[in-house]
Amino acid sequence: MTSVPQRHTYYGAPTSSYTQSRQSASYSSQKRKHVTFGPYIVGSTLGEGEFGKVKMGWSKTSSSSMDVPKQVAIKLIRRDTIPKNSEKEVKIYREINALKHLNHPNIVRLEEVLQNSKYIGIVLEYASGGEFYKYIQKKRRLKESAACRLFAQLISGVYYMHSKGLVHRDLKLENLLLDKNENLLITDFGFVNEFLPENELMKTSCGSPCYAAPELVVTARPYEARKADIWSCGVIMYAMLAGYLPWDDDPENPDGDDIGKLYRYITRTPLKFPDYIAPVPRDLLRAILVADPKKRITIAQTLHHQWLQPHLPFLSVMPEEWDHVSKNQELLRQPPQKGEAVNSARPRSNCSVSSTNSKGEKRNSLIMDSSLYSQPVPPQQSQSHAVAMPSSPSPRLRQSPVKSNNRHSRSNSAASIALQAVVDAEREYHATHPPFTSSASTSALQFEVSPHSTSPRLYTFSPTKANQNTVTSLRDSVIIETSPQKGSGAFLIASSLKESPNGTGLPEASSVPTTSGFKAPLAVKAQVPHHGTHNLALHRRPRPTSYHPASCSTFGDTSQAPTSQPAVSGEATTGHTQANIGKSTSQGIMHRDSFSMNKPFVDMQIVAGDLIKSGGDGDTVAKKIHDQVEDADHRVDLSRQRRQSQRYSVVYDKLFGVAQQSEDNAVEDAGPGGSTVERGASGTSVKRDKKRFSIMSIYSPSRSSVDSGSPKNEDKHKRTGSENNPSGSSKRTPSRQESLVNDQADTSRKSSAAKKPEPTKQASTLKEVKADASRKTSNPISKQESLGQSSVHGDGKAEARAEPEANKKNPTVQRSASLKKAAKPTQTRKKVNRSSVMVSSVAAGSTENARPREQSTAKRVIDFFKRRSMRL
Ligand SMILES: Nc1ncnc2c1ncn2[C@@H]1O[C@H](COP(=O)(O)OP(=O)(O)OP(=O)(O)O)[C@@H](O)[C@H]1O
Repeated sequence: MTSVPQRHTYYGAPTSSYTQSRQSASYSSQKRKHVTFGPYIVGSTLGEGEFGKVKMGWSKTSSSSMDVPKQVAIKLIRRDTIPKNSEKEVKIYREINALKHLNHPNIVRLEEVLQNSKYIGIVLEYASGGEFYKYIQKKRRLKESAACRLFAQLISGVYYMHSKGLVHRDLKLENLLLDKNENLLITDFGFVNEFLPENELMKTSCGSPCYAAPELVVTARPYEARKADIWSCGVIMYAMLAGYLPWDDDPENPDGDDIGKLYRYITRTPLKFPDYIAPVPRDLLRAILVADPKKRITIAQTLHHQWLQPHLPFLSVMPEEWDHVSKNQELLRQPPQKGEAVNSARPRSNCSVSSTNSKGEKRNSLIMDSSLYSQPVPPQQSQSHAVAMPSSPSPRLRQSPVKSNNRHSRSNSAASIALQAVVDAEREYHATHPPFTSSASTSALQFEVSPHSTSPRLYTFSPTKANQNTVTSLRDSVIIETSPQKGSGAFLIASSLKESPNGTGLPEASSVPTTSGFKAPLAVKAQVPHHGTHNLALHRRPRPTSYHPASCSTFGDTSQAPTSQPAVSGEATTGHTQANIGKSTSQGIMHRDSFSMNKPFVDMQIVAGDLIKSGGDGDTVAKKIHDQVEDADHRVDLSRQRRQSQRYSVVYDKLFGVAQQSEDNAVEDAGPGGSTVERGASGTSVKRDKKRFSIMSIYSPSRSSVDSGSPKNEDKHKRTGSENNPSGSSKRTPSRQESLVNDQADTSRKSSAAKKPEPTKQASTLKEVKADASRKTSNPISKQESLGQSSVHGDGKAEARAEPEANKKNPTVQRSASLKKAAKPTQTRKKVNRSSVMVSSVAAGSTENARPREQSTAKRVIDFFKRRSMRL
């Protein structure tokens, strides 16, 4: 008797049974199977795009029990929604092909591409900070320092992309995400394209109208794609600072949905700024948002604009260095070598994941690589991009012993990458120079910041002799500080390096050479007028703008390039240094591996996983993907099922016999070819056909005969092929369920053969039955019992018992013989009647709920036989 769980009372704690039930409930919920896709557990939906849903994912495996599983975003694309050679397909492959070649901290990282029979999964780095668009909406607008930092990241990513010969062509707020440290990530590379330095003009207008450069919309002429990307960056920068999009105040087009009007307005109306945007960023915006692409600032010039000076060292990291760093990051991600102890006691920086500095102050910092600090970072006013050296680097450095989760979750964070660039530069140096034998423990690097250098690199890492001894004694920590120093008017590239004890002359942190030659940045905060009362209601917020301009352009004159100049072109260059930064990019693209953007040339790992078919909202389990079940798994399943089926063997045997009979009728009706299996015994009733098909698909052994090439199945094929399909024309591959049931039937046959009763007794009984039957056939009254009579004939076992020796060894042959008899015209109708009963009871339900019905039907069959034999 089950105990009734006691209620939760006012005084008492939950009773034990209650607790137990709660526990078991939670246990069962824990045990609930995860939805998986390849090596990932699939979680909730992060967002939805043109191609489908983007789901959260966790890696199933982690290197140790302490490890937090890696989080990813999986863009799931249903394969059946991508027609071959369609625009959609091209877009997907472009995105994958481009991402494969991009390794930048501000470009979403492609982890891998997986596929199964239904989905392509683009596994991306997870941007936990969410959509940038929403971030701005929430804050209404960004503070200038934050906007500057994020814009520097955007420009750095775009610059890198351009250096690879790629243009994004759809840069907009909606295609920017944030990581958990509020670093920008450029995503959605569906419109990406490659350009060649000698012919970089493009014809296809892409992007979103509010962000698309005027030349894309108002002319049909080829455009310079990189300049179009810069325009979009300008719109984004404006939106960050203003909290709304530029040229969003046309009274005739308040919602901006008339693209023609919008662009007429853009090209004819000078750019306006709200009061709270300071002169320096205004200057940059005026330089970028120039309608004439020829007069528009280049990305290289943008990098050098005065507004971005605080982030110059970060912006100076060359594209090759990002690639180099990324390679090393891969190595760093590898687990430690066997025998290497994990340095769990490694000191962690207080400047790590959190966005507060050592004093606990909130800062607009970029990321820190937590595992790589050994000393607290000296408090600075504003750290934009700080990196640190490992305290005790070892030869293991490339295969870091630090567990990945101890590091910053974004392992290719800008900071760590910058760090890695430093480390790599040093390594290269060591590789090409003989080791220095000095025992000096000194700073590793001396930064030679050369703002006026003609080299595209603004600073170089040149290890001094003193630091060439051993890697392990090199450094305690190095911080590249790019913040403007109060009052100094100079940028400090600070280092917390200690002065060499042997007097190598390397300075202490505070005295590391500053970028004295740089223009002093403006004390932006001081200059920004406070406009707390600015009426934001006057402006609408940035709105999502995701439509293709080419398809909706209504601009009147499409033959002319815009010539209007909202910004004073003379002003456009004011304030930005004409340095060589980015020179290499503006002059030509970097060498890169050649790859096709359009070709579906993607290494997709084929994966299994019970990823849910997302019908409706996609968050509910609909059904598993059956066809990805491996053969081996299949067989394991079958044998398990077979064992389970033992107890139903008799029932199955009987059922099988009946079903087989039904099929046999159909085959005979269809003629010798036996291919028109859709026709029922009567050959007419569609309804009946359906039912019959249903039962046959569940029970028919002939269909399983074309199953896998296992010896057993081959054998089955030979046997059943001779029985039911002499022409052997059955081509339909059976479903797993069919095979499963066939196997069950096979097992039941074996077991029934084993349980075969004594033939002599049975044979005599049969003789009696036959005699009785013939008597009844001749008697009109016996019509009532015709069903029973034909049952006896239809029951292969009964027949088999009459021919014990011949058919003993092969129950199928025995069934076949009886079925041949059953197919005699005089008996057909009766058999049809009987099988109709069977079919209607079984096939009325779906295949899923067929099992309980099978049992009840079987029971009925048994009961029927029992009653019948009792009567006899
Ligand atoms: N790496 C990621 N991390 C977290 N969320 C993401 C990530 N990538 C995409 N998302 C979420 O999924 C949404 C849709 O993604 P995305 O825009 O890349 O899809 P899409 O199919 O390319 O759509 P579209 O081309 O229409 O913009 C995003 O708006 C974002 O909210």
